[in-house]
Amino acid sequence: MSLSAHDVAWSADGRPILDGVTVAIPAGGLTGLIGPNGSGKSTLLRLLAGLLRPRGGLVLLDGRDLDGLPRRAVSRRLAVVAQEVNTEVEMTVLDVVLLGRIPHRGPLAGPGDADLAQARRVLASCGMAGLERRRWSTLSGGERQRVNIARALAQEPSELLLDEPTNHLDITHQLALLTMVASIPATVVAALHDLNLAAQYCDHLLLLESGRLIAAGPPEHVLTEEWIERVYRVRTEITVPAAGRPHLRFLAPLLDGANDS
Ligand SMILES: Nc1ncnc2c1ncn2[C@@H]1O[C@H](COP(=O)(O)OP(=O)(O)OP(=O)(O)O)[C@@H](O)[C@H]1O
Repeated sequence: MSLSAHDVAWSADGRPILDGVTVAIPAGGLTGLIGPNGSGKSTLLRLLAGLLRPRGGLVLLDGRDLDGLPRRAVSRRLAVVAQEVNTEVEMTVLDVVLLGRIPHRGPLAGPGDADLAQARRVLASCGMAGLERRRWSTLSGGERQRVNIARALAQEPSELLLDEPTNHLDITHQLALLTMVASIPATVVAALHDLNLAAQYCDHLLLLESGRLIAAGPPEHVLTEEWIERVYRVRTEITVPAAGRPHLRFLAPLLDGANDS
């Protein structure tokens, strides 16, 4: 375990957004962060990434307070793909991916051959090899998402934090992306809305409800009909084949409505 949060709290405008959250991210696996809209998934990811400072509690990277570590040292090993993407930049796809090499070479030095080779390798692994000269502003939503993930992979992170990485992707690219991130030699945390994909690909799940962690463990322990009904207000039928992953079939939402933000 290299990344953990201990009793972290965060609030905005005096309103608690996360409260008393303690998580230990298993090293080398894919951890899925699940929960309804507004439950605090992005906020927890941003705290784990050091992009937000906890108002209480601690985030530890290899046992050291993330808040006290130099930002450059953190970005050499921890990469983040946030939900919002700047659509205005006039850069080529290759240049965007090369941004991921800056922590390894310094902001003033230009990219070397090894940086270019690494950028091209990760573009190919994201199925974007043919688009390296395209301008970012001309890409589709799904292409942008894959380039952003390539940029994060170019950082060669040992911890990779992804906020809804399957957003904008068609089913082929969703499956390809999750297969890839589940197989890379890094500790990956991904906020996911699709509970069947979370069940299929994640080793470990964290379930948030209204800013609190209410369940953590392997998919078959977290994805139960009782938890889903309580947290999402939806009835499900969940089957778990022998030695397989849970499969959820959604029935009707409960009458008091879905838990929406
Ligand atoms: N800077 C902020 N100022 C005010 N409220 C905020 C701020 N950041 C987050 N919130 C609120 O905190 C709550 C949790 O937000 P967060 O984005 O972490 O949820 P989420 O689980 O990622 O949601 P979604 O599934 O909709 O992306 C929401 O109600 C959101 O409006």
